[in-house]
Amino acid sequence: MPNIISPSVTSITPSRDEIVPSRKKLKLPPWLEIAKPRLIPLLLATTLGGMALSERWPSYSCTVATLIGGTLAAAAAGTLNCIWERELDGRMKRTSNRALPSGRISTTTAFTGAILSGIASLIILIRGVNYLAAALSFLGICSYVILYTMLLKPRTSQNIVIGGIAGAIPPLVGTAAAGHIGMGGWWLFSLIMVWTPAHFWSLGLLLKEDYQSVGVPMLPVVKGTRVTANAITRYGWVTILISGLGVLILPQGGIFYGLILFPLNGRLLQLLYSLKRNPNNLFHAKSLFRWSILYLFCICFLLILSRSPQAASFSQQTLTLIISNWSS
Ligand SMILES: CC(C)=CCC/C(C)=C/CC/C(C)=C/COP(=O)(O)OP(=O)(O)O
Repeated sequence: MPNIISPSVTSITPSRDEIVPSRKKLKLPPWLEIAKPRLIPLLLATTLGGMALSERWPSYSCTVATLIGGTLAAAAAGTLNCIWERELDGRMKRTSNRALPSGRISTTTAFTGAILSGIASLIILIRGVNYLAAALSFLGICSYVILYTMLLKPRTSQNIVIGGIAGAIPPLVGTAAAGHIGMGGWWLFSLIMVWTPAHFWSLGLLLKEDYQSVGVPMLPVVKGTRVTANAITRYGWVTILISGLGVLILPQGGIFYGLILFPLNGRLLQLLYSLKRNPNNLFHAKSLFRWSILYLFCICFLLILSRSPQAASFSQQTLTLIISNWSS
């Protein structure tokens, strides 16, 4: 088994199980596996992050309907992606054991499941939330399946830059659930748009040989590891800058958010520069990939915490202190 823990190892392609070891332990049933359930918690966290940015948190029933509808929409999108890529997945080391290429589920069953969960998500979002949230969710499915999977992924090394729209839509669904999208929703959308290439290309560095073997033009395959590490650093910087704007965007608790954001961005910066200095080091790519996931979860959690009366009063008191020190 290749050792990707050692910083000295530079060019062996690890399997997905070695990148995300928890995958080894849990064998999912095929109908669930093709829905890509491991993507869903982060999509739901960003949906809740979007809600936290609205003026008023939606009602309990609306929140639950948004999360259920969002889960079903993401499952439909993930399944359609697996169906479209079943032949490609069968040729890649990391994905050859997926349910469709290994024959554990038929394409017809998978397609029926995708259509049913897509329709169920639309009904739940229309009835339990609103038309805007349903339309955005449908747009999310289309942008993942048609824009990213069918059009961009096989054609351009910038596939994830534009295709990242799919992953950035859930916070818009979250704010839409509260009535309208607003500045907060667009801010979190932009943050995820710039976070996605840095996150995804660090995974791309780990899977370079696998993508290369089937001709998928991911950035590390087309431009090499150094150009990719530099691009990751640039997108990482923009992520840090945009994340900082949250201090001004949050309806309350902005200073509290800004303070906790410091160590999150500090660690991100440290990992970005470790990779930039040594772009062939899989250990650094893996650390950045993992941190980027935790980073986005933490930001969404922080957005929710910042709505609390405690965070609001902390921010208010700190602001008063800063202003009084400044003016004296
Ligand atoms: C609102 C809504 C339903 C939004 C859709 C959200 C969604 C499923 C986003 C996926 C983001 C993404 C680009 C994943 C990589 O797919 P990949 O095909 O490159 O991954 P793989 O190589 O592991 O198959």
